[in-house]
Amino acid sequence: MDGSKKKKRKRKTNGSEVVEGFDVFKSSKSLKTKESKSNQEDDFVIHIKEIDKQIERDSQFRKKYGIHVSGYNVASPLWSFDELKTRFDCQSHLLHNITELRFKEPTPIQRQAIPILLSGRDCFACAPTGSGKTLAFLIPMLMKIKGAHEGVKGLIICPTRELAAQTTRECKKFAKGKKLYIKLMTKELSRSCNFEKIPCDILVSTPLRVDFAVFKRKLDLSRVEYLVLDESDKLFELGFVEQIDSVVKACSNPSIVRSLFSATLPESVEELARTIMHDAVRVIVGRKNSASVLVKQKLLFAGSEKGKLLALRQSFAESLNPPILVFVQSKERAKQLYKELALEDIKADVIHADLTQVQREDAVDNFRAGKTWVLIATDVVARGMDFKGINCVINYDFPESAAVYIHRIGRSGRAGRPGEAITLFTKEDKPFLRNIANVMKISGSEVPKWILALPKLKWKKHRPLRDYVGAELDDADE
Ligand SMILES: Nc1ncnc2c1ncn2[C@@H]1O[C@H](COP(=O)(O)OP(=O)(O)OP(=O)(O)O)[C@@H](O)[C@H]1O
Repeated sequence: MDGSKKKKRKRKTNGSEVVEGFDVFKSSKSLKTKESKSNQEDDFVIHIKEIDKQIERDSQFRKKYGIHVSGYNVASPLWSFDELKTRFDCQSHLLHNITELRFKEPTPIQRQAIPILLSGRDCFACAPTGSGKTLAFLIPMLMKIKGAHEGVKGLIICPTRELAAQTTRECKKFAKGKKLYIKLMTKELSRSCNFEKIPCDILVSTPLRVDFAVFKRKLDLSRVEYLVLDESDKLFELGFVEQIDSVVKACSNPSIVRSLFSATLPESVEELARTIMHDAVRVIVGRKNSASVLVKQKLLFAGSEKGKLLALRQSFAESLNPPILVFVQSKERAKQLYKELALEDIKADVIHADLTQVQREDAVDNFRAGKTWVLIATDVVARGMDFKGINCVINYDFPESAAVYIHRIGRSGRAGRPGEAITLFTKEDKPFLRNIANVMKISGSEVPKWILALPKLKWKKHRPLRDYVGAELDDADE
């Protein structure tokens, strides 16, 4: 009995308990697995729904600010500068500097380009003149570069020395409170200095100077983590493109983040630029290659060189509302016009490539300080220069291309303020009017119908040989 009971019990124990136990275990596990699987699935569905909602919110938000993106998995735009802290753990000194400068809201290009760059993606960015592109590339750079003084980590290339100097100043303003070495590449620095001995975390330069320093083995760019090509379409033009190519090659860090910024980005440049970008996101604010809508644009027929000078004098006599920027097509013409206006009571100055660096800096500083009312300039200051509160840009000489027109008139109408642009034209400029008229129309300025009816012309560079500034009208020309 005992034995059989034992056996039974044993059987029970060995059989049903084990089996039961196994079953219980198995069934509870499978239940749990099923449960957790379905929980996981639920979580996944919720997660996907959240992502969908976020995508929808992002797209509504982008629409509101005229932001167009292409590329996959694009970072959500910034709703406010505070998100730099909550989403990206931005250091407090940078937020403090942004507040100090009274920047309340990010501009559209800042809303989108900053998170893209912070997520480590390459970026093409095209946004109107005066819309805050500089800060859009400076913030990610200042947030990411630690300042361990291990060589150049951030490199910003600008097409002109004036713009490089301005960008360096801006960069220092926003870096205040962080121990970062920010250097402007001067002629001396590129020729005589060994960067291994000079602390430099962020370097701002023109292409030629940085290329020269690399060529002379005075500058190692292999640690660069952030490369910015500002006014990128200009940098991809003949004359710069070879230097850019060698600088890009010298930035050999595989995890580098490259970005291109400009208000104009022709297809051809984009194609070329794509060869140096990796998995880039493209951001366009507003319409690509368009002028700022804040600038009221006018065309004025002046007949001849004499007529242009008269028109300019007349406009100054009627209402001189400085600061005014007057663009001409060459340094010779800048000198001629300056000679004509220097004796008048309008505090005019001139800037062109024949002046020394110090003279150029003085011209910019005096204009910024309000000591000069009218600055006569070549296209050396047409791009990127941020002269605060320019009321009027006068294209004394017709611009050589639509891009030059957009950049020149973009010196006014910046940071949300209104501006004005007047373009004088003569008979020889007429065939090219249509191209400017299109830009004007798209940005909301009125254009006479007869100009829009002119035949479309393939615009090669329009730089005619012009008579001496103020020359009498040649009767034969009429
Ligand atoms: N978030 C902001 N809020 C207010 N002002 C801003 C903001 N961001 C930049 N600015 C100001 O707007 C002005 C234009 O900025 P910035 O020079 O960066 O324009 P940009 O887009 O680079 O123009 P360009 O195409 O002519 O180079 C500057 O005076 C700058 O200080």
